[in-house]
Amino acid sequence: MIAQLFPVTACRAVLFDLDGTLVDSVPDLAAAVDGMLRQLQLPEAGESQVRNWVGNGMVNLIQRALTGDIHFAPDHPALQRFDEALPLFQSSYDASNGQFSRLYEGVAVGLRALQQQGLRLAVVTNKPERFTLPLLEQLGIADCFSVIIGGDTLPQRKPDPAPLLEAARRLQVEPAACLMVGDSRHDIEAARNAGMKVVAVPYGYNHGDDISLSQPDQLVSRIDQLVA
Ligand SMILES: O=C(O)COP(=O)(O)O
Ligand SMILES: [Mg+2]
Repeated sequence: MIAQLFPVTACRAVLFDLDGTLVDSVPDLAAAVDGMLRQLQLPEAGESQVRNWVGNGMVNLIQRALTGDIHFAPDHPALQRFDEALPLFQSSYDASNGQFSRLYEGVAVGLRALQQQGLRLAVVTNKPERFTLPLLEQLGIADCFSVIIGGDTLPQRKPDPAPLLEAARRLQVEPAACLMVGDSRHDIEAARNAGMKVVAVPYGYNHGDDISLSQPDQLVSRIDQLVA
């Protein structure tokens, strides 16, 4: 698969999005969002809402939960409770992170096979660092990655290309030899802006939209298909 996208020797690193690509983490995120909303005495959101709100980082997720809207107005009065909500979300997510999250089928095998091919692997997620490493460790894949970039590692987040370029810099691989793999249009936009090829998975959380509309270079239905 990688050989179809690159001349055989040109791909040297693979950058992975986390939520919706490697891990089905929405059950834990929904538990955290609903825990926060309950403590604020607001109605719960539930898993299907939260599924559409994930992918732009923690601050956006909390703002969407407070307003009940993926496209909330920046002056929405519900946002006045953000400072109160943030620590409630964080402690709620500390408790739920990894509880129900599962690797998608083919992820563990696929990551090991890519490593065996000599590729360097990174995670580039919009999830804050504080929640990322414990989740990777609990799922038994932390050691697959030489570099982990979280949503708060840099001032910029995906779809800005900066986190992808920083991963490439830390891996010491030029961006043109990196492949990005993600589930959302923000992953595709970030990869394009970083000058990287991009593969998408159709099973994740693209804000409820079909990811093929964003025209990735390739779609794979399982991570182990990258090595087929
Ligand atoms: O928005 C988040 O918190 C995480 O999303 P990502 O791993 O898909 O970048
Ligand atoms: Mg994602």
